[in-house]
Amino acid sequence: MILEIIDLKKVYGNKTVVNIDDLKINAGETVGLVGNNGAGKTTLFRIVLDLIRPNQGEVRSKGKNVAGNDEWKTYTASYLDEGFLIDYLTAEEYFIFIGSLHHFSPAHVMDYLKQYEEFFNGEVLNKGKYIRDFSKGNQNKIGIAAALMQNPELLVLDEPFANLDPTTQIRLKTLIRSLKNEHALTTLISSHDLNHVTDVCDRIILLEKGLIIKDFNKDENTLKELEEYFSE
Ligand SMILES: Nc1ncnc2c1ncn2[C@@H]1O[C@H](COP(=O)(O)OP(=O)(O)OP(=O)(O)O)[C@@H](O)[C@H]1O
Repeated sequence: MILEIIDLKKVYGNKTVVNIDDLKINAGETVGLVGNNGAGKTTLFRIVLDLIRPNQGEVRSKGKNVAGNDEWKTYTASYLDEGFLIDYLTAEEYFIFIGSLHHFSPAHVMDYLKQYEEFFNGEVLNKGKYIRDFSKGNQNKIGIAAALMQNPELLVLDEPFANLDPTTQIRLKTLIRSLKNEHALTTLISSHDLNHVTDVCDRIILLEKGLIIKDFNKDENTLKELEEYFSE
């Protein structure tokens, strides 16, 4: 088990937006978090990454509370939104900066990025362009690639398929699958795209008003069940 969420509550005003008694994520799982707008997905991810603190309970990563402990940062990478990027850097400068946090040399980073040529589809590297000037989709590609570059054991992605073109959506699924198979990567993905999330994940958690309504392993009926749930 890599993550354990215990008795977790996050309250804004008089609204409880995350309310999870007990959730365990095993190493190597690809877990999809689905739920309508405002269900609490992003808030949960932000608590998992200690970007916001819960009112009650805790998230344990490899048995240790993420709040007030830095160990999880050595094996966790994430891309939630453009706030994770640095607008005034070029894509290369950003990758080199993130790499430097992990003691990768600029040459190592540039070499590493070669494998993402297909993922970037010729639109990211050698453009001499600042991150702020990239399209939202290309910014997402930069953020996701920078997260993967850190060789994480745990990857957290908020709506990774949004804003990506269909070709890149498919490439991202292939990447996630191969990292799971080759490196036992654990991935948490929130998504409104039921097709992609059921395709790439082996476990689906359905969140509504901060509560886990369903938590199930994917089988051939999952997509249909989710579509039925959301069409009610
Ligand atoms: N800083 C905040 N202050 C007050 N309310 C907040 C704050 N952040 C989130 N909320 C509220 O918490 C609830 C959960 O929001 P959250 O962004 O986690 O949902 P979500 O499932 O990620 O939604 P979406 O699918 O739209 O991204 C919403 O009702 C939102 O308005």
